[in-house]
Amino acid sequence: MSEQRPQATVTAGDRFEIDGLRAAHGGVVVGRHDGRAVFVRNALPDERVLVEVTDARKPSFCHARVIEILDPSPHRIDPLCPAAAAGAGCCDLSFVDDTHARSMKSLVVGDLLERVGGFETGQFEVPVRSLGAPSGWRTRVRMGVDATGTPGTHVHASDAIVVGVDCAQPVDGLLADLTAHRYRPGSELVVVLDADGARHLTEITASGPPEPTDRRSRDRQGRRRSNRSYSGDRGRAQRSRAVRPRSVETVIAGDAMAVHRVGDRRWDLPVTAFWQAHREAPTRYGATVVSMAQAYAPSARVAWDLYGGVGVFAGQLVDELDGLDRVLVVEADTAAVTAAEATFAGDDRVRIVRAPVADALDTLDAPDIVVVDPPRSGAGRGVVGTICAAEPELVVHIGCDAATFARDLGTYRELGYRPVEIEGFDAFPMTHHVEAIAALVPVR
Ligand SMILES: C[S@@+](CC[C@H](N)C(=O)[O-])C[C@H]1O[C@@H](n2cnc3c(N)ncnc32)[C@H](O)[C@@H]1O
Repeated sequence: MSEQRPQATVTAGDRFEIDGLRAAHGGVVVGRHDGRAVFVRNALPDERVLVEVTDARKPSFCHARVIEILDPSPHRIDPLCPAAAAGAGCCDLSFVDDTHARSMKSLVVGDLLERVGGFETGQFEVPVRSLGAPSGWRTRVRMGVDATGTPGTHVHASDAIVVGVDCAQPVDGLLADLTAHRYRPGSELVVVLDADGARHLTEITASGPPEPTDRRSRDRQGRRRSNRSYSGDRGRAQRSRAVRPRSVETVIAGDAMAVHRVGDRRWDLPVTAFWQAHREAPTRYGATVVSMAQAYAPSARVAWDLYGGVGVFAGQLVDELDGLDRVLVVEADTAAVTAAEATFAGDDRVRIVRAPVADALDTLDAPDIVVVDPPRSGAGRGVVGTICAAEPELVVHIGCDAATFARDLGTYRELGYRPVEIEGFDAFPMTHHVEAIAALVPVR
């Protein structure tokens, strides 16, 4: 696409045909019209579509929606997700066959490594590997509740909620009979199927309602109110809803605590606390972290597990890496730290540090390996700089947002670390989201 200056004024409501599209970050395709970039949802790169402009406030680009698919892609399928087909924002790629969706994600990660990370064109092919079937993979779901008390799925970038049709992501049975109950309008539900097959349902309200006689109202430590952070949760909408200053968590079904397992290890964690959404993710990511450690730092004695949650990677590293004396897990969330301390009690190879990562690094023993798994906002220049200054043999950087992952990798590159391996995982099938894991070593 040529980078022409915009020629004509475009206003919301204008319609035009467009093709020559390419996959871009955030579940959109981008093309050009009259020298202006046009971002379109629900279209594919090899399609010709009629679009209508929805937002033309910026002079150099606009957003548009599909009115008609004029030349459909052979990769377009009937949407796998009924909620997305009804307008929900959950599964923004459920109309694409999953093999092609993975190719698109792979291209987007490669493109961001060039555009944002500053790497050379085509320097990295990032394979995006399947973790299983495109539907029925999510063991943990967060839903909205509409004004009538009915649970459903949020419309993209909106408070509107689609009810009466289920999203296709959850594992079988997770959402069964959910609508038999009426919830507080405007509340959010967190539903978890735990490792022992128990289902837990917690309702989160923004302020303290009177306690109903048939419900237990408490937070994860049994206190009545909570003021928790959802910084580790996936998704902008989740995070924006999570900034509410106070909330009350009410257990509707099951328990306030869920059991999670990886291998022989068990964690008891509040239902509302962070755990990877895809049922295969903790095991597969952990195996990748371990294999990168074995390949690039086999003699490591000390590892850091930053943004470590409950220490899933720490556990796999001490189990699998011969000669590793200790792993220092740094995590800010109290619930995760409490669960990690209980799980690793008596195991002096794993030490849990409750602190923001930026505050903790100067206090830790020098690392041979640093595992970094930040929330969507990424680690940022300050944290990456401190990691590089500690001169580990290996950094394993994990990202659930392709743009901040590319930005952070670009910072490592500037500071003397180069990626030697990058793996992608299709940990959020039917959506544009992708998990990427990079092994980085010092440039000698
Ligand atoms: C993507 S999750 C990864 C958790 C863990 N590695 C796992 O796979 O289960 C990010 C974690 O970072 C934590 N976190 C977010 N910001 C943090 C910060 N500034 N310092 C320490 N931990 C933070 C969150 O509580 C969350 O547990």
